Amino acid sequence: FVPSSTNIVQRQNFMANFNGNKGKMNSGSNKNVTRRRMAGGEGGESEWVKALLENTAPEPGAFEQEMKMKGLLGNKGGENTKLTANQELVAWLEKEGDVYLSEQSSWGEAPHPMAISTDTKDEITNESSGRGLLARRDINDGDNLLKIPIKLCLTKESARKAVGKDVLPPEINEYLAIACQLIHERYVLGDKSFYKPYIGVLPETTEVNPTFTWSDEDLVFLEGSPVIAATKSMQMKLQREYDALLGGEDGLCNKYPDRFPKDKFTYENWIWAFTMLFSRAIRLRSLKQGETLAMVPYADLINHSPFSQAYIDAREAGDWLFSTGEEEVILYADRGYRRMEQIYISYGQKSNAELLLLYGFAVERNPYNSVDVTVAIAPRTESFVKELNDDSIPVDPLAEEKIAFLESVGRDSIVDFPCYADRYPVELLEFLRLMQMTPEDTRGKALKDFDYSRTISAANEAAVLTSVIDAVKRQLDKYPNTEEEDAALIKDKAMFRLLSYNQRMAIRHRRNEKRLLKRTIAALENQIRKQGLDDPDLLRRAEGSTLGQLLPGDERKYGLKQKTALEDRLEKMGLPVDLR
Ligand SMILES: C[S@@+](CC[C@H](N)C(=O)[O-])C[C@H]1O[C@@H](n2cnc3c(N)ncnc32)[C@H](O)[C@@H]1O
Repeated sequence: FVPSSTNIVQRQNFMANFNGNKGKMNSGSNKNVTRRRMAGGEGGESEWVKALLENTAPEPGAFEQEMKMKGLLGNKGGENTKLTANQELVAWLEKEGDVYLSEQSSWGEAPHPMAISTDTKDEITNESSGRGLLARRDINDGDNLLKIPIKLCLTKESARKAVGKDVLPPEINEYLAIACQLIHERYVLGDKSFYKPYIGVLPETTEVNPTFTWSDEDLVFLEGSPVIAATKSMQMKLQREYDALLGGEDGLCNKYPDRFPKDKFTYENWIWAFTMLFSRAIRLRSLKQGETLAMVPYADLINHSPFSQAYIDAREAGDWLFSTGEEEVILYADRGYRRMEQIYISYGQKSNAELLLLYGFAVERNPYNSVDVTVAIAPRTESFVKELNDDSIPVDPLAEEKIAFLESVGRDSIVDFPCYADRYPVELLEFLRLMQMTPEDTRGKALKDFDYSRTISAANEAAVLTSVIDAVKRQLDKYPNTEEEDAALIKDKAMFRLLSYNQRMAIRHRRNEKRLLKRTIAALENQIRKQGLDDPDLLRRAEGSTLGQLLPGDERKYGLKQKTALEDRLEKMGLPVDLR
């Protein structure tokens, strides 16, 4: 789930323009706003008819009937309980939060534009994506889709109130606090919980299936993928957090057995709570008191599309005249939607590895997909080469200077970088240009005096690109089977369906990773050709050079990897402790 406040700012600009800036409608930064206003119509006759149709609900229940016929309400057993749960959630939001969710218009209220589907499907893979929200009628770009008051959300504040401010101190990590509240509401209070209608629509762990909940037998299907290392460290981290806060000797279960009964605050329930948090919690960035992590009922029924421009954030409720001072979570449509279409938001620019690890699904066409690749280059100092005991490996006369330079800029000689289908990070190139420097390149100048964001020399660039190719090939070699073998498995639909959901996800995922890596190799080879770096002399230097290769001993010396790029990104989410 994601965050940013541009959408809200656009909306505010829109109001400012509408109210007092009419002469400047086309000015620069407000192009978007102008487009919206045009789409909203100028009140002509056809606009009236459209508005009337939009605001006049068809027979109550007609939409649900149509969804049912299309199978969007689910036709398997057990769906009735899901439908009842949906209705209970809607009734609760209306009663406790004054949220207007009616399909009919009322004074000052347009009919609510969305409906809950209990059984949405991924259009490409046909896998279930659980509940989702559909457009009840045609929706215009910029329409307000929902407003949920903060008081109905689970936050650190609500958690401290519910479980006890004495046991959850003000500085407690938000994830840990909300996890405690989720367990408290679902397993301790149960039917008596104020949040019961919300808890009632939350899925089970096995309906979400993030990789940190997978068995080792299922994880084997991901062999070779960097997602395994991230999964393992997440598993360790969750266990450590559980022991430290709840289950260990000094944990809350021992200290406060009445409030933290051991049979409710189990590790299994902890994993469920974190499955909910990782897959549904939103970071609200525009609250008065700053950022807050929140579980937002109803808004968290919206599925992810990497192409959606919509995201959720908060603002003060009401308008300038009737501001109540309370805050609410809001969402505007990022584009027009046709009736019955599923509404999506973006959970952020996430790779499939991140999505699988935290949300239990991956997207077949994901422009943000990347695979973490490791480039390790041990500077070949005299002592290091001696240790390798291999006469064919030369000492690098610049090795000591490279080490000193890396240290001075706070870098390691091992880099884990996300490799995208069409790009790789500038830092990687800069790092490799430095590591591939030879006395021929420096001609006596100090290493720190070069600008590594630019090509150093044709030979250096050839060596750099060749070492990226080497690193990507090494990553490809880690998978036990080829992309073609995976493609054949997926193509045999009958056999593929016999595998479990996790296994199908794993095979699709590793196949997509391999495809991406192969494309990268092809693109790099193409780049080498296009830049004229395929000159045999240059390539001889690149290929003859052992500088860019992970040599025997490097794995041993540098084998204990630092944080992977994925772990790095996870940390930025504000997770409680170091991953290792
Ligand atoms: C915020 S919830 C969205 C509502 C959810 N479908 C439900 O039933 O409650 C996030 C979860 O929805 C599912 N999901 C969201 N977007 C998806 C997509 N594009 N494909 C498959 N599953 C998706 C995943 O299980 C994910 O962990």
